Amino acid sequence: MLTFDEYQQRVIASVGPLPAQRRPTAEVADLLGMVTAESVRSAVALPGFTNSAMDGYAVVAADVQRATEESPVEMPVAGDIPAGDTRQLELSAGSCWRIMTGAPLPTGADAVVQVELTDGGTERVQIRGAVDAGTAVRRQGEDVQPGDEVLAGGTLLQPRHVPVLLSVGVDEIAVLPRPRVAVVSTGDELVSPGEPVAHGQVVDSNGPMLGALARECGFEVAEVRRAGDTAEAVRQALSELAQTADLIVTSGGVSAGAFEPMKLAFEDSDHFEFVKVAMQPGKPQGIGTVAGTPVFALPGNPVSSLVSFLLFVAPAARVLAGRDPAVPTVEAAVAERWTSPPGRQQFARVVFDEDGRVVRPIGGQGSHVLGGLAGSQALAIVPAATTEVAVGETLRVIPLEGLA
Ligand SMILES: Nc1nc2c(c(=O)[nH]1)N[C@H]1C(S)=C(S)[C@@H](COP(=O)(O)OP(=O)(O)OC[C@H]3O[C@@H](n4cnc5c(N)ncnc54)[C@H](O)[C@@H]3O)O[C@H]1N2
Ligand code: MOO
Repeated sequence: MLTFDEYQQRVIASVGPLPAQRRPTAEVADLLGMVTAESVRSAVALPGFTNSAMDGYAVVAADVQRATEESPVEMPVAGDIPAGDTRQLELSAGSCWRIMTGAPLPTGADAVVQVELTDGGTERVQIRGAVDAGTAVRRQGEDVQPGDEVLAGGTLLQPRHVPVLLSVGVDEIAVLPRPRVAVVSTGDELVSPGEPVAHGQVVDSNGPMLGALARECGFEVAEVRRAGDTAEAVRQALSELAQTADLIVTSGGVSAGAFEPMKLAFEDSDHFEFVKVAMQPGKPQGIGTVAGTPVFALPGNPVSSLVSFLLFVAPAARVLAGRDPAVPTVEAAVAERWTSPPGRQQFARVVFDEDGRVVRPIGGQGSHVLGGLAGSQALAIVPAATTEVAVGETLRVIPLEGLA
């Protein structure tokens, strides 16, 4: 029996990052959640041209230096410069241009008087306050210079990176792609969702659940399918999926029964191992490769599948994506006593109290219990040596909401 930590380390060490891809920067909004493979340097200056920070009048500061409320300086207005004006304009001494926020400053102007300090005139304007050179002017390049690094390699792309990436004149960026995850359910008792369920049969809920988890965690779902309950059918399905997927997850068929298709298909393979991990749920686990593609064979009980995905598959897929494999946890105090199986690290389904820092168990902790799974908000981590979780104790918990 492996400890949970030993197996999780083994899983994480078994995979490496996917090859980087060059993607058009224009599509950056579709690349969120991916990691940059190299740094991004600006090809341009930002701002790209010197422009106004205010709606007002572009002036030479020296021309308005004596302007006050009581004794305004009056000058002719040469015209309007709206944002987006592409003309190359000049300012003649003793005059001004009416200018809008973001519009290019005319050559010769060195300040903008905001409209509130004027009478708002369009032919002639009265300036009622002095400004220093540089007032309300955004200088070309004051933010970013050509060649400046705007994003380090290894950055997880977030909405705040979008404006800089779209503005720095770079056509393509190198990112690690989202891993394509294929999901396979094994078991002759399964019927597809929506089909009639006869005595002895259950709906294949693991397949859609694992697909949903993959999506929620920021991966791409290559395919969700069922394979028959024979070793041959499972081998065939995995060989096909290995052509297109970066990672394959199966559920079911890994324990000690007489018809365990995953075990029958791969237990003699040099590229596979089936292990028992001292955890509950999730004891039987399989790990290996098919045609070089990593395969995670999860136990079939729905709760075991979910927990195994979060603790093993998601960290491995994050490694493929160049992301941090660590499973995020928070601390919580225990509000109600419960028991934990001896010698197995328990991942107990719990709910938070109102203040969000105290947890209590929800329902039975059996690996088949779906009602409690739906109502749970987190998995509380109970160390293998603990058999009784006491009120007031502090545990680490894995929140089940906001997994991405
Ligand atoms: N003699 C032993 N029996 C079992 C052991 C053991 O050590 N010795 N381990 C138990 C533990 S712990 C677990 S977990 C399960 C794992 O079983 P398998 O991975 O082989 O899964 P199956 O037998 O195929 O199914 C288990 C259970 O889950 C249901 N299931 C399976 N697939 C789906 C699906 N896609 N959607 C919904 N439900 C699914 C299946 O009907 C079974 O009820 O083994 C214990 N047994
Ligand atoms: O290892 Mo199983 O997941 O306890 O039911």
